[in-house]
Amino acid sequence: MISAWSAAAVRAAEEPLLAAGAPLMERASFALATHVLRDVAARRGPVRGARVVVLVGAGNNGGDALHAGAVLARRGLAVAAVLVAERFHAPGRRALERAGGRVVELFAAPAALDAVVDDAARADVVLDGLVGIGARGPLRGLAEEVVRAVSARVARRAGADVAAPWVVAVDVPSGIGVDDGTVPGPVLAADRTVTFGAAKPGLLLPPAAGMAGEVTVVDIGLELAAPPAVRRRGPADVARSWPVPGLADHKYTRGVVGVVAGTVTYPGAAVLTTTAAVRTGAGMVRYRGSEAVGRVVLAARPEVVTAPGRVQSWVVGPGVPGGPEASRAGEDDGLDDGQHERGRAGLAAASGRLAGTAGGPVPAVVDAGGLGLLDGLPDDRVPPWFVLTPHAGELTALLRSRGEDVRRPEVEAEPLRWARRAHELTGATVLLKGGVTVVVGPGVAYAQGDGPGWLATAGAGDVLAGVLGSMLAARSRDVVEEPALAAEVAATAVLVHGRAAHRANPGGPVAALDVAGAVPAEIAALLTGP
Ligand SMILES: NC(=O)C1=CN([C@@H]2O[C@H](COP(=O)(O)OP(=O)(O)OC[C@H]3O[C@@H](n4cnc5c(N)ncnc54)[C@H](OP(=O)(O)O)[C@@H]3O)[C@@H](O)[C@H]2O)[C@H](O)CC1
Ligand SMILES: [K+]
Repeated sequence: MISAWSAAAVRAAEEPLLAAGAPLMERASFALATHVLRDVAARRGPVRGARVVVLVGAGNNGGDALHAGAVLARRGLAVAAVLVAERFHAPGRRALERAGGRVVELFAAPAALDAVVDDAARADVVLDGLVGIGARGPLRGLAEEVVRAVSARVARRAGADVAAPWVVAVDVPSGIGVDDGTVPGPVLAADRTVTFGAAKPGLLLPPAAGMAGEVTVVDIGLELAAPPAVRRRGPADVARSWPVPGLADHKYTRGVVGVVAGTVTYPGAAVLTTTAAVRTGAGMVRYRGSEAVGRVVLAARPEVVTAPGRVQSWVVGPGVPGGPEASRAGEDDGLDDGQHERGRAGLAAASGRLAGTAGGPVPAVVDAGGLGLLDGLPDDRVPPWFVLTPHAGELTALLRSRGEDVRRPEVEAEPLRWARRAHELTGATVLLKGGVTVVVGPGVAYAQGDGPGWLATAGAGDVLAGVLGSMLAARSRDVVEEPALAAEVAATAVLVHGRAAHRANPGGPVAALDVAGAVPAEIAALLTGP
């Protein structure tokens, strides 16, 4: 698990240590230099003579970068530091110069910008120490100009297949929203971010997470008491919480997943969702839909049963019309095949409100057309064991239907904010799908970036719904009893789904059914370790 804390929480943790004279900057800069040396050695071989351009801002982030530059210069790398502000970390500058590094006072001679950009583009490494957790708003002044110009030049070189520098961000890529993951202005995309004390939310959250490259957390001795603002589940977390069946288990203790998915027009969603639920290890999968679609499902997965009966989690909505987005895109023929009624019944049972159902409430995954059914429930709010799984367009429609005047680009610019808003408005756990998926539950948020870009393909969401439904059924009672658990399980489902996509075809395109097919081996690998 990677846990991320806000800039304010990190500062609060630094304070007592700094007051006690702990050499935090020394620790941070030394670790930073060590990672740079390792990367240079791996990419280039000899580190001596490698060229490093250090972009230095006004604060301590620039100080970290200058001190790291000094360590690198002492190891024989050719280091040039570019000061963009009249104010700079003076001890850091002295250390760099003493170690043989060169300093360019860009603030005093802005005309040198072109030369600086040339140098940076041809360097082996660019260290971005313009701003860290002290950043306010988009980059401005010379910092902005340098980042804009260097980014453009690096992109041109990469496009022309000319070696581009390895970009290492100091603490955070300068210019990202450190706490909210926004990208309010130009940012130099990093290959690696070396972050100090703890990860910051913006390194995990979309869209800024896409600028951070590989995130390396350096321990500088901080103790963070408050719960993290954002978490990311990792492969090592899966085995700890996965309900591996014992010899005394049977299909009902393993969990039965009730699936309301697909119609005659979209039977594929029914196949994908049930297949994924079966392959994630459900005790049983109960398909609820028309006879015709049921036959298609059975032809693909003979393990599925179509008779009504006990269910420990519901999956409602994949391939069912009435999803707020589908109707607008004209993909919705309005023929629901009776799925709306079945879906409503499933959701009512899941909320514990269906008269005559035994066994009490159970978790539910509410996807696509299922989202449109929420408004038909007797209450405006649903419990946190309901996991809504919209993409950005569907989340926008859901928010708008609840009175928020928001557009899709705004949701895409601030996914955490809007997923959280949807959680507040509905009470549900909200899983906002994307290249990095955000999950918000009561008091918790996760950001999972596990899958390849190839996973953006039709049916992938149906597979995720099936994986998640199966996982929720396996821990049905716990999920109903612990309000924050649905979010943890959902984040883990995203991880399994994303990694299964890599496994299905490493480095190449994947089809949704292949992802479902790779799930069993991925789970086995996660449970048995590397
Ligand atoms: N405290 C320690 O010993 C440690 C700190 N670490 C590193 O320090 C940074 C945080 O340092 P801090 O000095 O508080 O802030 P920054 O360096 O991030 O930036 C503040 C300066 O940057 C200017 N600024 C702010 N926003 C922008 C912007 N959008 N565009 C351009 N410039 C900006 C601001 O200038 P003003 O003109 O507004 O005054 C500030 O001067 C932390 O990230 C670590 O890297 C280490 O962790 C070790 C311990
Ligand atoms: K930085």
